[in-house]
Amino acid sequence: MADMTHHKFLKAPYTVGIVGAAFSGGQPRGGVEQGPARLVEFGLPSQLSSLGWNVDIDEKFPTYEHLRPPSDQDIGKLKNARYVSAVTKSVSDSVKSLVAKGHLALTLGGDHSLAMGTISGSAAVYPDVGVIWVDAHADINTPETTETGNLHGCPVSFLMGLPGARNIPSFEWLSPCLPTNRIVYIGLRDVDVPEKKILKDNNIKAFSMHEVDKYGIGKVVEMALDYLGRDKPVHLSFDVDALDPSVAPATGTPVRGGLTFREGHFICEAVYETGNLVAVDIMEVNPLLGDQAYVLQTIQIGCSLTRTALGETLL
Ligand SMILES: NC(=[NH2+])NCCC[C@H](N)C(=O)O
Ligand SMILES: [Mn+2]
Ligand SMILES: [Mn+2]
Repeated sequence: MADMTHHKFLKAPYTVGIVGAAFSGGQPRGGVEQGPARLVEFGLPSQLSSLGWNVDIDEKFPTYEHLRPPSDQDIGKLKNARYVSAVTKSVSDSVKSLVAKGHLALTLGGDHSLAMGTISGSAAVYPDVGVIWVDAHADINTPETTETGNLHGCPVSFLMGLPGARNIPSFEWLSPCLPTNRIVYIGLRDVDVPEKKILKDNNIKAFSMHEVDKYGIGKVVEMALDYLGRDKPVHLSFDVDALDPSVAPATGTPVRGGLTFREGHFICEAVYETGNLVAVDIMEVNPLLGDQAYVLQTIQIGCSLTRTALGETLL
C-alpha cells in the first residue's frame, strides 16, 4: 500500500481520476491512440487500487472522433491544429475538474500534444504548479520554429505563450498558464536548434542526459525539486521516449542514449515522495510500433512508471 497521508494537495478518500486520452493527432504515426486502452487492459486500474487508491475511470474511453473537424487544413506549418485544439481543450476540462476536486489526474496518452490540455488543466486550479517534464525532447517548438509541423513537438511553447505561440488560430481557448520558471526538464537529448535557443533565451531549467551522467539521477531530481519549490504542487509529464529505446522501444520518436529503467523509476519515486503531486501524464506509448515483445515491454513499463509515481515502493 502506498503511504497516502503525506499528500498535501489531495483529499481523502484518495482518488486517482484516469483520463484515457486516445489521441494521435499531434504526430503522424497511427497507434499511439491505442496506448491508454492497452495500459488499462494490462491491469493498470486494479494495480492502482491495490496500492490503496480509489480509482475513477470511464471504461469507455472517448475516442475524440466526434471532435474531429470535417476538414483541418494546415495552419501555417501546423498539422491537425483544429483537432488538436478541440481534444486538448476537452482534456483540459477533465483534468481541471479532477484536480479541483482534490483528485490526482492521471492522463494516459496518446501523443504529447495532450500536455496542452493536462497542464492547462492543473494550472487552472494551481497557477503555481511546477512541471517536471521527462522527455528526450523539449517539445517547445513554436509554430514558427517547428520543422515537422507536428504539435506534439510544441505544447510547452503554447502553454508558456512564447512569442510566435500566442493567439494561434483555433487555440483561442488556451491562454498562457505556464511561466518559464515553472518547468524543469529531465532526460533531454534530441533538441532542435531553435529549441536550444528558446531554452537559453528564457533561462529554462533543463537537465539533459549530460547532466544525468554528470551528477547522477539522485542529484538531478533533488535539484529539480528544489528549483520548483518543496511546497508547491507538482505535475509530472512523462514521455516514455525519455527512457532508452532498449527499455521502452514502442514509441514514435525513439532516441538512443536515454534514461535507464531505474533512472526513470527513480524520478517517479522521488516525485511521489514529495507529497505534492496533483497530476501525472504517461505519454507516447505506441502499441503498434515494433514486435509483440517490444510492445509488451513498453506497456509494462508504462504501468510500472505509473504505479511508482503513485506510491509503489521497492521495500
Ligand atoms: N513528444 C514527442 N515525442 N516529440 C517529438 C518532437 C520531435 C521534434 N522536435 C518536432 O518538433 O517534431
Ligand atoms: Mn519525446
Ligand atoms: Mn514529448
